[in-house]
Amino acid sequence: MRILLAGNPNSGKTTMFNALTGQHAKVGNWGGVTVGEFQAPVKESYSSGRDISLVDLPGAYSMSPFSPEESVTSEHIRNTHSDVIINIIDSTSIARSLFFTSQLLELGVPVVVALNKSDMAENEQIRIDKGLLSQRLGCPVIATVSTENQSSGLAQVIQTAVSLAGGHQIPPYRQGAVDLTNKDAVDRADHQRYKFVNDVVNDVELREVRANEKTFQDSVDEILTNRFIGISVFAAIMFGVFSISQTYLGPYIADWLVGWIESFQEWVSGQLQDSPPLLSTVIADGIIGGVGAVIGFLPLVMVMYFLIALLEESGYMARVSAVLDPLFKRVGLSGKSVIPIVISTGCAVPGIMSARTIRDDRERRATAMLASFVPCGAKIPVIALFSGAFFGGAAWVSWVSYFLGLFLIFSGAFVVKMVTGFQYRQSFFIMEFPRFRAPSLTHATTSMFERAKAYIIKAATIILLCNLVVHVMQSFNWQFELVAEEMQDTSILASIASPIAFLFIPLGFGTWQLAAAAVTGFIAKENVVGTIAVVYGLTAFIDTDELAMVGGANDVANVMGLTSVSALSYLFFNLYTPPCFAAIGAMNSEIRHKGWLLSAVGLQVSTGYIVAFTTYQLGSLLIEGQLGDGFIPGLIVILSLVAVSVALGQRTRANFTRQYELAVAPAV
Ligand SMILES: Nc1nc2c(ncn2[C@@H]2O[C@H](COP(=O)(O)OP(=O)(O)OP(=O)(O)O)[C@@H](O)[C@H]2O)c(=O)[nH]1
Ligand SMILES: [Mg+2]
Repeated sequence: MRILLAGNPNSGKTTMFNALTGQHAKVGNWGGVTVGEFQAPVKESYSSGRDISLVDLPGAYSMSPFSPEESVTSEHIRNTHSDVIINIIDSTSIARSLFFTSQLLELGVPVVVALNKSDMAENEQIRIDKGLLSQRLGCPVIATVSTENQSSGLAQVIQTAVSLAGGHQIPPYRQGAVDLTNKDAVDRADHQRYKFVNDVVNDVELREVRANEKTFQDSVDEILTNRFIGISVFAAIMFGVFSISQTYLGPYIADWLVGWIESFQEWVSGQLQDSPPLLSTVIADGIIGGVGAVIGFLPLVMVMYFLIALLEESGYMARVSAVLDPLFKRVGLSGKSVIPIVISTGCAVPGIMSARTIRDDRERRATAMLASFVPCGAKIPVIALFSGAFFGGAAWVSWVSYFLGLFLIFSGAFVVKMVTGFQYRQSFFIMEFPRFRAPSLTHATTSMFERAKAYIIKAATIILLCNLVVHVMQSFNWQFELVAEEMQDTSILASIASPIAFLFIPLGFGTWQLAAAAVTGFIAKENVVGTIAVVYGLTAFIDTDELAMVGGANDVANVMGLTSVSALSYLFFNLYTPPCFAAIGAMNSEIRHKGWLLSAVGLQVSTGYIVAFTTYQLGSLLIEGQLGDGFIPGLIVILSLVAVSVALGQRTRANFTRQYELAVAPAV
């Protein structure tokens, strides 16, 4: 049997889906969290042995889709057979929800209404006459609370749904045929439906607090969406997230984890004493060293995941979208781009996916290609390594990386706007403010462990494989003979990476080791740290005593042979070039256009190159009084990039002019 969960955005569909199936699909306190359909079997404890599959859909306000994720819902409901629909309604706002409900009831599929968030309705002294509502809608109505620690009503919903399958319900409201191409007719039909909904709401709902009374939340919102205060609060919150995860709590926990990893590595080396040296170095250095270096940073990443989960649950995301909207509009984006950017702070893949709720193609594509400029969890190890090795673990490195990322999103959006030429188009920004709520610590903890699991799995698969390949390529030459320690430059890795390193001379890091690490970093960013650990034979990076680098920061810095200026340039290059294969895959699905995708990758590579070049050359000039190596060739590369985008922009403008002339021609 197939049961569908459908309802308005943010009504709690995914929360109920997770509770009924035991899945961990993404939940957040704003509309538009779910952007695709998910299916899973209902847990044994709820299904009592029956084979029930449950489908979670993106939220929708109506069967006529407004945004891409809403069309996923209406198309699914229209085109896929389901036995029963569970219509989830937010009990605190039934007036808005019943429009969609009345449409669902017309489909001929049995519906059971779940009055979800009934705990919140109770707190807000909203009373709903369930019996009367059920009578007026002609379908069962059950009060539910889906949040896990206090779930109630869920078993009854499933039982009722099962008992309805194959049955027949009479819709309380029938629209009749409407000519969808006639806007007035559609408006009239919608108006009629609203009238029906309002009548029902007036009969069944009793509110102690009228909707037009100003509440405490409204006053908080007024402050948070004030231009200046709002932006400062956002900056302060992100600063807090970074400081706590990367300067205070994170490294504190990482400290003992790294101790464990080091002891483990020593123990394994001891066990392998009598085995062939190649095998023992591959296992101890290539596998445990490289993977351990990445895992060592896990606590920093976990603390950040936890804090982001709290933010996602609180209801703050919609407010920060509203406050940044006017700013983003200036560069051709809108407040809708904010959520993808904040989510990308955890991981760019879900961040880019959440851009799907942006209706305008150009804006959605621009958001998908730019969101990954903010440093994600996988970039944290790279930031922490460089800030520790070259800048005494200074906190400014991480927040400068973040705010520079935001700045690059702005300038990137500006370039996209210039190249695509939609200068005068503005999109509307509509986003409902969900109620603020105290985020659930259990939820944040589960979410943190889920993401940590994914991080560990990645380290144990992709990262491990890359480290292994790097280790082997570094140990052998093209004749497949082992290369001696001082002959490293003849290895397979060195010969492949050296020509690439040549391109990096104007950026201040033209060695094959760093080039190899940057290239493996395109596959997954954690590889930068893993590969550096392997090629330089370094192990765990965070010291057990001082939270600085193992064997002293200077050692790591010396081994890499970078000045602090070129180290910063290398860090920025890794942060602002394409983040990983997975993110490019996600970009591909949201951009849905070959030319745009190619330009997106081109823009990312160019941005990383330009930022690194500027950092290195300007830094050298300021600190050493002279420009760095390769200034002229680097400048030529950059000027060519600028010339290409200006030319593209001009071509677009010429096209527009031509189109405009064609448009006015008949009148002449
Ligand atoms: N108090 C309370 N909160 C709930 C309940 N159900 C869900 N929530 C919260 O409501 C918010 C939205 O939940 P989701 O499950 O993501 O909502 P959704 O309907 O899937 O939203 P979209 O995917 O955006 O359409 C989250 O913060 C949940 O924790 C409930 O019964 N009571
Ligand atoms: Mg959802």
